[in-house]
Amino acid sequence: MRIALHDVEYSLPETKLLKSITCSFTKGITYVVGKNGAGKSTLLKLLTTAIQPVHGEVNYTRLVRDEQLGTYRKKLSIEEIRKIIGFLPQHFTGHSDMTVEKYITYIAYHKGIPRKLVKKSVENWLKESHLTHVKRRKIRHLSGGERQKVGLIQALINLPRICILDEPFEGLDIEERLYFQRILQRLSYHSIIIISTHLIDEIRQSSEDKILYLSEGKIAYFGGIESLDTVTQRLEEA
Ligand SMILES: Nc1ncnc2c1ncn2[C@@H]1O[C@H](COP(=O)(O)OP(=O)(O)OP(=O)(O)O)[C@@H](O)[C@H]1O
Repeated sequence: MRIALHDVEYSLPETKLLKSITCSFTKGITYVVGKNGAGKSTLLKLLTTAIQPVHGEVNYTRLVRDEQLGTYRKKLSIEEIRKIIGFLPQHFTGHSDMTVEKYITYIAYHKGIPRKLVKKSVENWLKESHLTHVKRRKIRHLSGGERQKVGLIQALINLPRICILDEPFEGLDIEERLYFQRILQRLSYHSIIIISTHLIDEIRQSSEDKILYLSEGKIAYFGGIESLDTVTQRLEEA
């Protein structure tokens, strides 16, 4: 899988929020960092296809092997893309009048988990993320951290090929953060994972991960995490 952006621009009537964005994402974890208002959430929404660029292109392709045509990149349709994306928005609310268990079960069916595996899968996610004791509580009565975990589960439950998470670790304690980070790390061997964060300390020091540093809607840096210190310094000085 590959997501390739070419000269992408996104604007509202008065302001340009994203400017000349050219980059591509393949399997692995990319952290999108930048100051408040840099355009991180806007870029993530664009990658989910929720909003469209006013200029430039976003292409989703996967390698296909064909006996006659050989190996080529097949462009995915918007329906195909939406089926393989797991998304956690910045302010996740879910279906606030549903109980945690009902909501996650509904999501599991919706995302194609085989019927006979749904109950076990839901039980397991709730147990591992310490939500079993609130499974009969309505989502609107959860604490911020509990709601965030429900949001993460709905994004990850079918281990999607593209996973886009906006500030996913907000409100989680260290143990829970590590639990979800381990899942994301395993998933990153097969999937494109894009995580926005303003908490630089949350970023694991792994030579395989990448950083996309956005500044005023433009890419200021896109590369290996080994330059994290330089990026942090630039963030602090800016
Ligand atoms: N619907 C909107 N109407 C007007 N301005 C908007 C709208 N959506 C976003 N913006 C502005 O666009 C800029 C980028 O917003 P965005 O939410 O993408 O930034 P961000 O990097 O995710 O910020 P934060 O870290 O604070 O979440 C901000 O200045 C924001 O105020």
